[in-house]
Amino acid sequence: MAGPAFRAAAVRVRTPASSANLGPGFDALGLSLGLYDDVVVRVADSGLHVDIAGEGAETLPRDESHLLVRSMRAAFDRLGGQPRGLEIVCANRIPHGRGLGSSSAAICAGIVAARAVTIGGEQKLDDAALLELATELEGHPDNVAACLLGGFTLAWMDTGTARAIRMDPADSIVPVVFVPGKPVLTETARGLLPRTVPHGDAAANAGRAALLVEALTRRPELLLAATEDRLHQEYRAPAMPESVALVNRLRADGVPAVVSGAGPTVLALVEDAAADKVAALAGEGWAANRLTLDAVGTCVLPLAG
Ligand SMILES: Nc1ncnc2c1ncn2[C@@H]1O[C@H](COP(=O)(O)OP(=O)(O)O)[C@@H](O)[C@H]1O
Ligand SMILES: N[C@@H](CCOP(=O)(O)O)C(=O)O
Repeated sequence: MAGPAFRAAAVRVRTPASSANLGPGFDALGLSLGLYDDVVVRVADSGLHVDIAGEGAETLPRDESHLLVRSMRAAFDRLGGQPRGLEIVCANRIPHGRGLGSSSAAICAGIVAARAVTIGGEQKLDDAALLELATELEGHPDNVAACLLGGFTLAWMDTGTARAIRMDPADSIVPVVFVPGKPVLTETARGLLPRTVPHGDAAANAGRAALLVEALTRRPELLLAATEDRLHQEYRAPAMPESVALVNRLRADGVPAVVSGAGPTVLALVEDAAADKVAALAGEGWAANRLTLDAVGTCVLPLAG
């Protein structure tokens, strides 16, 4: 059978950072953030050319092992076949290994770009199939759900298949991130989690995670109570003691703060009027950044210029 036909024109894909867990919603809740990687992909006659600017320019591979390339290949397999060649230009802004979903962004950008350069791609790989593939590649659904859908997402596994719903976070919420200089890989931070947890801790998290849906969408005044976690943050402290200490310090001051994803970034969810003051609280060793909420998720945009 003949493989798919591809568009000759380049496509540009924008993909957001994301913060997963948000305290109690381990592997389930995600928030899409207004910090973006951009990728331009063109199907070529032969070869693979990868150009990288920004984050990872010094360290990432430029061959088939590049995460975005691997994700594109997996998507092309599902779309019916590989193009003869690919030219990829990456402008990376999401820091790597900091708990801001850079790997999910690379995966989502790759699969959305592969679909966009394939004629009839949307019929062959619909949005549900994109989420399923992205989850398979990432290993957990929370970041990829937020990254694909934008907004505030709740993801779950239904007999092995990833599902997600998207909600609008209250627009008064300002995400402030405190990014430390050194990375901790998600794999390392997942390795610190126990196989079982006390029933009381699981019950406490279930209540807080449910409350967080209400707090993030409608009643931000409940965010401090709603972001309390007992399932992952303290277990991860040996790999990121400063992050857990900063979370505890901010929370003791009444600021709803959590470890972002698998860390070591700390995320605070605050009101506009308090954002600059909160951003100044961390001190040396942290790059504090006031971000916006992203409502769109990974999307195909017109080529710049
Ligand atoms: N834009 C990118 N292009 C290629 N690979 C990437 C990109 N972003 C992240 N990665 C890969 O993912 C790794 C980080 O993933 P992970 O440990 O899950 O941290 P994060 O919290 O940033 O997602 C990087 O070391 C790199 O191998
Ligand atoms: N639920 C995952 C989230 C990982 O997010 P990342 O941004 O650190 O990749 C986990 O807590 O392991």
